[in-house]
Amino acid sequence: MTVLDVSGVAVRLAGRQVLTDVTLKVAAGELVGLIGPNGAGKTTLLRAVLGLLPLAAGQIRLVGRTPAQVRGTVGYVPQRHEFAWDFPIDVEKAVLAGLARRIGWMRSPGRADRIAVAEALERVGMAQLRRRPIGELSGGQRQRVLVARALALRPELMLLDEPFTGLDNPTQSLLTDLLRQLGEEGKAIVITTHDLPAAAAVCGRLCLLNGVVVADAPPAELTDPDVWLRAFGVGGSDALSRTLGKADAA
Ligand SMILES: Nc1ncnc2c1ncn2[C@@H]1O[C@H](COP(=O)(O)OP(=O)(O)OP(=O)(O)O)[C@@H](O)[C@H]1O
Repeated sequence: MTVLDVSGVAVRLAGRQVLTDVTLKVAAGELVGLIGPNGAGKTTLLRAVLGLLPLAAGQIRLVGRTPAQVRGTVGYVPQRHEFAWDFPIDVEKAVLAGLARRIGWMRSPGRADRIAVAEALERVGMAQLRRRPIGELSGGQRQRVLVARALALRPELMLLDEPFTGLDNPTQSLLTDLLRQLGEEGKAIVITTHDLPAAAAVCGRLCLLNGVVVADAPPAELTDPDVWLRAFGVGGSDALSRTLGKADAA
């Protein structure tokens, strides 16, 4: 089943064309890595899927519905620096706040909401730290909190913006294992990252983006140097080939 269907999408920001004719389909259980250089439009594409940006052309559907119709139900993990870590709340409240749109701003969370939060914190290994003020968390712990916020929604689609940046190995392993499990549970997942080894390890498909979709294929099939040249302005090196699991590739 196709969960995310991006078709012929163009986005203009401040009069500049940032995305042109972008088509991307993500099925339930698929993990797709959105890869591209700085300024390629990766975050812009995620924001368009969230319904935060108007489309200049094309359409986006999430299981047949528009982004506006599913607002607040997509599990979005923003880049860590985008979150207000100086807000005086603890970990549990920060995750609960992620459910605010679903609960309703003026209503109290119910038992099901609290269970969803507890389960999400358990899955990211943060249950013990649930009373810790978010301002006192390390970078890796913050990343776990952001993932828990998305998980607590129990979404069909998760969008993670640069989740691997600045993580130590244990936290990165926890996150990659969790993403694989979520894929096995049938979630559709899109990750933007500059960490090519992590993306190749966890993603079944890589979508190379540079304003347009340059390529969209399983990591091991992306061995054509010309594709990388068009996406990044650099050739496919031996190191790149090894990363993608083709050490013997030309
Ligand atoms: N609000 C905005 N107004 C005008 N231009 C914008 C806006 N947001 C982003 N852009 C521009 O759109 C382009 C794509 O930005 P975007 O953040 O989507 O890239 P990215 O691929 O996520 O980059 P990075 O890897 O550096 O995070 C950039 O040239 C950026 O300057």
